Amino acid sequence: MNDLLLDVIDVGKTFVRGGLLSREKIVAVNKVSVQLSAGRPEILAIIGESGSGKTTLARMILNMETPTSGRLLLDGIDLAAISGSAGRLAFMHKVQPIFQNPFESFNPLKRVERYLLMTRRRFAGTASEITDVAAVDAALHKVGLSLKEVSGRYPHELSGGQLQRVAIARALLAEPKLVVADEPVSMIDASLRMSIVNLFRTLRDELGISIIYVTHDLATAYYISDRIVIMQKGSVVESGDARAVLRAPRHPYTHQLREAVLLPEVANVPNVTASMNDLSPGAPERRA
Ligand SMILES: Nc1ncnc2c1ncn2[C@@H]1O[C@H](COP(=O)(O)OP(=O)(O)OP(=O)(O)O)[C@@H](O)[C@H]1O
Repeated sequence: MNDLLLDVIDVGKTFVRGGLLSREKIVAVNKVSVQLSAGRPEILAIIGESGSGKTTLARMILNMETPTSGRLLLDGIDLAAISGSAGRLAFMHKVQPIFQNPFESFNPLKRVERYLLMTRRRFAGTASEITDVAAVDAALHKVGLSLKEVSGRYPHELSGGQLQRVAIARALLAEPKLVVADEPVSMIDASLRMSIVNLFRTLRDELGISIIYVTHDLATAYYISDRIVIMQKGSVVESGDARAVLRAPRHPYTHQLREAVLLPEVANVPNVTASMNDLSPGAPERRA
């Protein structure tokens, strides 16, 4: 039994752009280390401005990008050692992604319930139509939807918020230990954002799933996260308990981000402004 669900050790990623005469090296991620405990599900936010390396780090955790240096271990297994379709499937059982644009995550020509049924069968094998349908319906209920509501509909026939919920339901069908959500609410109508981020808390508390929440939105990160990692120019400049870091930021960049939360674009997100303004120890509580 491993004590760590995820162990990101001194990971770096350098991209090379351009041709022979105009070769440019871009250090997207520079010696980043992050750990998630196996026994204690939590929401870890990775925060930083555009280009700070958040997505590249998330993609390495999802094994979609190979690091240039360092190692990533999931449940003690080195991601670099994963090979073959069985190995990849076993990995995807444990880690599931949620992307920014739910409309890009689904085949527009496939009805949503077909997609979910295929996902269920991929991870659980085919049981019976009744069992598979019940599993899909159960996953949809966990995200506040039902099979009846989405049945017969194509992705474009659902709202962005609904489809992002379906994307989360699809991730749940794998029964993952970790969900990596990269800007999951930035393309969702502002009025629906909190209901989606609140869902992450439910997944943590009721299903024991850890969440890596990648965002440039400090307000929602503050609201739902247990820990935060602040990235700037590929490096981690500050990390720790979300409330402790935001109550007393040590790095000037964290100060700067914190000030930015008071901008009007954040002020109209329900509950978030209140939670940001109320930095008293009781608000908002981590667990129900
Ligand atoms: N495939 C790639 N090839 C070349 N450069 C890349 C590639 N992917 C990312 N980069 C560069 O790496 C740096 C970090 O990008 P990354 O997308 O990880 O940042 P980010 O913090 O997620 O930004 P955003 O919030 O805008 O998504 C940027 O300078 C980006 O241009």
